[in-house]
Amino acid sequence: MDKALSSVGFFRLCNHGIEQRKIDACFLWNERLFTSRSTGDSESRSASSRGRGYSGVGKEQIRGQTCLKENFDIGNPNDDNCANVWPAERLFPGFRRFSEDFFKDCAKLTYQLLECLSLALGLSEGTSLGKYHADTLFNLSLIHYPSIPVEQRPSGTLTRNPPHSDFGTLTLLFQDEVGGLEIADPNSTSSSASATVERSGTFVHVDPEPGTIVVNVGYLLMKWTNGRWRNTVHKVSEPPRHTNRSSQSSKIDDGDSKNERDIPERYSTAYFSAPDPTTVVEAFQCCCNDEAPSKPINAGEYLRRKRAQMYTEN
Ligand SMILES: O=C(O)CCC(=O)C(=O)O
Ligand SMILES: [Fe+2]
Repeated sequence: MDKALSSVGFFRLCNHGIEQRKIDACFLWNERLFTSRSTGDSESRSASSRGRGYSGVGKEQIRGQTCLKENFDIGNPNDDNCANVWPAERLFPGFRRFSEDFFKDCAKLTYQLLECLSLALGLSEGTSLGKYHADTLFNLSLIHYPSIPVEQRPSGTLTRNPPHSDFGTLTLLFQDEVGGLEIADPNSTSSSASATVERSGTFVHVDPEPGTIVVNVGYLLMKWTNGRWRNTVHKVSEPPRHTNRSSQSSKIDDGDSKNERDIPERYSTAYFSAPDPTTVVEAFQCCCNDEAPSKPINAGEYLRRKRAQMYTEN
C-alpha cells in the first residue's frame, strides 16, 4: 500500500471483506433510485452542500466545470447534527435499512485500512489515523452519470466528472462495468500542483475490475504524510469501450440509452472518509525531513470551504 500510495496515490483492493451480494445490491438501489427519475418527496430532492440526499445533474461544479452526474448522499446514521434525508419508505422500501448497513460495512473497512496505513507509517497506537476519525463523519455517495444522446454530445473531450482530487482521508470507489475513470500520470507535468495536473496532465484509464474496490488518498491524508502519499488528480470521461463501439457489432446494454452511439449511462458508489472536524492536520514527524512541512490546517474548516466551493458557482 505504501508503495502504491507513494507512486500512484491509488490502488485496487480485493479480498476486502464486503460481500459481493451487498455491492450488487448497492448498484441495484443506485439504479432504482435514479431510473425512477424521482427520489420521492421534494425534501429528498433538495440538493445542498450538507452532503445529504439528492443532488441533481449540474448542481456540482469543479473549477467552473459542471459535473454531468446526479448523486444521492448518505451520512453517518448516528450523526445527530446533520440528519440524513430519505425518500419516502413506501417508494423505496428497504432502501434506508440497506444503506445504513452498507455505510457501516464501508466504515469498518475504512478503519481496517487506517490501521494498516498507520502501521505502514510506523505510528504508535496513540497517534494512529483511526484516532482522528472517531466521529465517523463519512459520506456514502450513490452516483449516476446519465446517458448522453449522441446529438447532445459536446464537441471536444467529454468530461462527466472534471479533473479533481478528493478532499478527505481515503475514498473507496465501486464502479460498474461501463468504465470512464481516469487518473493522472504523476510524471506527466513539470509541476505536480493540482491545478497544473488538472489542466494539462496525461490521464490513464482505470478499467473496472469486478470484485475490487478502487482506493485513493484525499488531500488531508496527503497533508498528514507531508506529500509521501499522493492526492492524485482523477476524472470521469467517456467510457473507453464506447470509442470502439461503432467499429464493433456488439452492443453494450446501457439501460436508458436509445442509440448505440449514445454515451452509455454509468453508475458508481463512492465512500468518502474524513477526520473529525476539530482535527488539526499537521505532517507526522515520521514523514518530515529537514525542510519545514506546510502549515497545519483545521480539517472541519477546510472541508466546509471545499464543499461550499462546489455549490456556490451555480
Ligand atoms: O464516479 C467515479 O468513478 C469517480 C467519482 C469521484 O471521483 C468523486 O466523486 O470524487
Ligand atoms: Fe474523486
